[in-house]
Amino acid sequence: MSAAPRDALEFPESDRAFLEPQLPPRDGSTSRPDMPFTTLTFATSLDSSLALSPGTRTALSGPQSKAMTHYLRSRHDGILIGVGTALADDPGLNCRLDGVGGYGGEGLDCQPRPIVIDPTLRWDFSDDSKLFQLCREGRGRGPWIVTTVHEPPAEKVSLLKKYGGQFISLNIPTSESGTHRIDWTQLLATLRSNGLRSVMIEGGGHVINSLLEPTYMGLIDRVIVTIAPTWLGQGGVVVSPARRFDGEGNSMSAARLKNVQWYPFGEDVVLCGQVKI
Ligand SMILES: NC(=O)c1ccc[n+]([C@@H]2O[C@H](COP(=O)([O-])OP(=O)(O)OC[C@H]3O[C@@H](n4cnc5c(N)ncnc54)[C@H](O)[C@@H]3O)[C@@H](O)[C@H]2O)c1
Ligand SMILES: Nc1nc(=O)c(N)c(NC[C@H](O)[C@H](O)[C@H](O)COP(=O)(O)O)[nH]1
Repeated sequence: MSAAPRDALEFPESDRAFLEPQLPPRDGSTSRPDMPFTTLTFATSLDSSLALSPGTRTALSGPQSKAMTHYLRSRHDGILIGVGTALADDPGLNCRLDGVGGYGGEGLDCQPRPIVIDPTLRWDFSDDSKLFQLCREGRGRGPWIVTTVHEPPAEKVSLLKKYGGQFISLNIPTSESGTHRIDWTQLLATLRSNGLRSVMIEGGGHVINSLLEPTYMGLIDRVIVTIAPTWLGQGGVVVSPARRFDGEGNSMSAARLKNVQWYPFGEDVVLCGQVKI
């Protein structure tokens, strides 16, 4: 048992009950055996911004909803972000909740597996990256990096291996504009076949907007959004999925939630729901 650092987060038992119906079942069961339970979760401003600009990290959650996010991390096997977020944030992608592995708990108990979508290997991680510092301290797991590159540089492969991480190479077709578009069905099935029974997807904007496309939104089991009482203003990283059209070419809303619950948390409100298909 390791000592919990003084800055370990507390999420009181009394706040946990309301979240239970929104979380992956504790027995690891899923509605589709070949897919992980998938939670889309992020913090947003009143003008649907995740951050002031793509390259910056912007604190939106207050202390209570931040602790809630770390509780969510403790209840998922994996936590997924895009490379834009890795570059902007130098993230830890671990769970800093009092009582989990590295924060008072045994080994790496309840520490999620970090997953970074990096089609062309833009993230130049090193031993000094925060995520690897946490691995060295026994406070987090080595990341899985999902890429289209079939032979990643040997030094990156061995750095990942040292911390129990790996590259996962997927065949992602390149579009005419030279960008890669992940097939979320293929990716999530691959994560399931690698042993992950639940995954929380945290962002950033490209990741969320692409997952909310009609082809993929049915893969999302739950949406949990922290809304902070602030407007970030124009030029931010915005959650705004592509518009849908009905059979006659009329505009429809891009996506809507059903079975919605709202929970006030300090100055924030947390919205939970399921995507209406
Ligand atoms: N408020 C929050 O909860 C929150 C959460 C996560 C990130 N952020 C912020 O969001 C910003 C980053 O967002 P972003 O949109 O620039 O980057 P992102 O994290 O969505 O990463 C974008 C990159 O990931 C890859 N990618 C994403 N979706 C893909 C897909 N469907 N197919 C193939 N590749 C894909 C591509 O390489 C793309 O360039 C940062 O400022 C970060 O701090 C905020
Ligand atoms: N819940 C939440 N509230 C926020 O105010 C905020 N800025 C994020 N942002 C999420 C974030 O951008 C990525 O998921 C990280 O990159 C994770 O990094 P950490 O593990 O926290 O170091 N998330």
